Amino acid sequence: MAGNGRYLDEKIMSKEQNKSFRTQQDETLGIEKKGSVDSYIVSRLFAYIKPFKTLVAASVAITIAGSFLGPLRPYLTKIAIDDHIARGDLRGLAFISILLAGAILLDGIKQYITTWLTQIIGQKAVFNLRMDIFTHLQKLPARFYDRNPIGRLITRTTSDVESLNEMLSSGIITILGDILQLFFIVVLMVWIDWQLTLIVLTVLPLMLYATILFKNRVRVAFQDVRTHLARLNTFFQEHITGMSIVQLFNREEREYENYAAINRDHRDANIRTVFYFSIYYPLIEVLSAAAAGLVIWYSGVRLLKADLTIGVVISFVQYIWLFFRPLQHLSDRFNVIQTAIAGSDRIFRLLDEKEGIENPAEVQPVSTFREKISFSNVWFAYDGDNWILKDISFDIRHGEKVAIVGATGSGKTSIINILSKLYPFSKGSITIDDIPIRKIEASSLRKLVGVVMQDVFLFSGTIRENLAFGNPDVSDEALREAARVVGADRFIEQLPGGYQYRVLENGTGLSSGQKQLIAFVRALLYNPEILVLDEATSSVDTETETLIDAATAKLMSERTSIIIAHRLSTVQKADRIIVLHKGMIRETGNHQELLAKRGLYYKLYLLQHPEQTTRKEV
Ligand SMILES: Nc1ncnc2c1ncn2[C@@H]1O[C@H](COP(=O)(O)OP(=O)(O)OP(=O)(O)O)[C@@H](O)[C@H]1O
Repeated sequence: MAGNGRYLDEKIMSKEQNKSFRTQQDETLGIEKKGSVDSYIVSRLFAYIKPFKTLVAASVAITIAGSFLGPLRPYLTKIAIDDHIARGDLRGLAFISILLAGAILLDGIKQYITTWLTQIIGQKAVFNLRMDIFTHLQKLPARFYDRNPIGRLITRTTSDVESLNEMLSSGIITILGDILQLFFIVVLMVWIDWQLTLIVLTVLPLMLYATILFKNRVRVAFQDVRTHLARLNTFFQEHITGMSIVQLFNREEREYENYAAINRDHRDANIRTVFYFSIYYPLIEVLSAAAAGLVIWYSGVRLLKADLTIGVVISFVQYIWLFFRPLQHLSDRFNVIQTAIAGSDRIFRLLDEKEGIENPAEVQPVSTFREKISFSNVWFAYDGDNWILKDISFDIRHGEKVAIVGATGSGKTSIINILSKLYPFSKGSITIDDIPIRKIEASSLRKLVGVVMQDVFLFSGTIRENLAFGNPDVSDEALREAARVVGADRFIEQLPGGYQYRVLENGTGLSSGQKQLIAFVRALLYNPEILVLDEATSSVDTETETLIDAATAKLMSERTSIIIAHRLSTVQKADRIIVLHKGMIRETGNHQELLAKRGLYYKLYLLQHPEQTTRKEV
């Protein structure tokens, strides 16, 4: 228990910590004035509610118009008792009862309409927000994905967005209703008996103090819950994806422990929120009961003096419960709002992440490739000045087939990454027909330069959908013809359902050779002028190897091609081979020329084909 208490103390933000937390938020958001973060976020959120202003206006109007209905009930009860029951006026009683039933009915209708409207507003606004997040994510550069684990991004689009939905649907408008209801309750209580009202209000300062304390602590606890949830999601996602590695390396127990630690933090953070709620709610109940006790005691004294009617006492007891319920709701709703504001802060930070690497005003579309691709003195680093490519210069002429070879980590894939503008390079220039790629619109560049990645990624869906990924409008005939040209038709037709065979997530259920063939068909249908192919290193059986060889040749034919080559047959077919070593070009030439040089290429070749040492031609 003591340990738990210490833990709680550590986690509860002191005023100072709270200040520094908000300053951090300000800095991240580029806001200078402390404390203006919430209003900044609220104003941005407002943009998402604006399109539904008619619905919001209707909901606010109904909330305002109906807010007196609840408070009216105890007052009508008082009139029924004092003016009609006490005087034996049955007709008057019937009339008041009808009024009371009407008030209850209207209140129910009001609640139904406002709940419906606010839920619609919440869902519609959150739909748009999710779309904005997804659109933005599609524009973010590869560097962003290097830094942000998938689990964290999933948390943004699920729980953070959900917290916003909760605020929009049950937060702001309901708070307005609660405040108005409190106002009417106090007015009616004063109207009936101001002395009893004062007694009810005596517990208010204590209640407000408890609420503020509770609100601050729960806010911090909820932030903890979200942080741990993001970690939990990240861990889970990674381990599901890499489960076979976990199993192959017998890491089950170790990963169990790691998961248990993250899971424990998440559980403890949740328990802390529950802990505060479990103190707060009974406390409010006790205070409400104390107020009721005081009212009953004081009314008793006055009843004895015949200074008060029984109707007043009964209505006040009802008012006490009516009065404290919205107060309790208010603190709940402030929590919802605070959680949502913390969530929105993270969402807006994500939306503020700088998009791709180009400035639309500075780029132009390019649709053809006529002459040459040129790299001159290109330097590139993924971070800082940890140079991965150093002073790279080469030209590739139209129609040429160039192979890039080099040891693992020598920078081959990085060349593709900068050519297709996935990453910006630091120094030098890359041009296509003398136009710097910085000035070429990324989308048109990527239409011109089609990349087949080493690891083929397939989406869950049919084979057809995966083949037509870059060309969704392709006809069935063209699709089948492309599959035939690549030689993928035979295995596809043998799958249950053929082209309609449903690929599981990331192509599970297909062999790596089959996935490569699918990627080739995809590339053929995309039909880029410049083909960039990062050859897969995974070995396949001889039959598939022959198929892939033929398919590669088909893909490259009549097309400018840059191939990161791992297979001898590809290298031999290339017009020119660029040999990379530690980010620098060491040799260029064709297969025979490079072998004759007996330099780095020769060594690499021998490493891959040791049997050739004895051959004469080598
Ligand atoms: N996203 C990244 N962030 C930081 N460093 C990276 C990133 N991708 C690659 N690197 C580093 O850049 C270097 C070159 O990597 P690159 O993928 O270009 O090599 P490669 O020659 O294609 O290797 P392989 O043949 O193994 O695919 C490596 O040292 C690698 O660690």
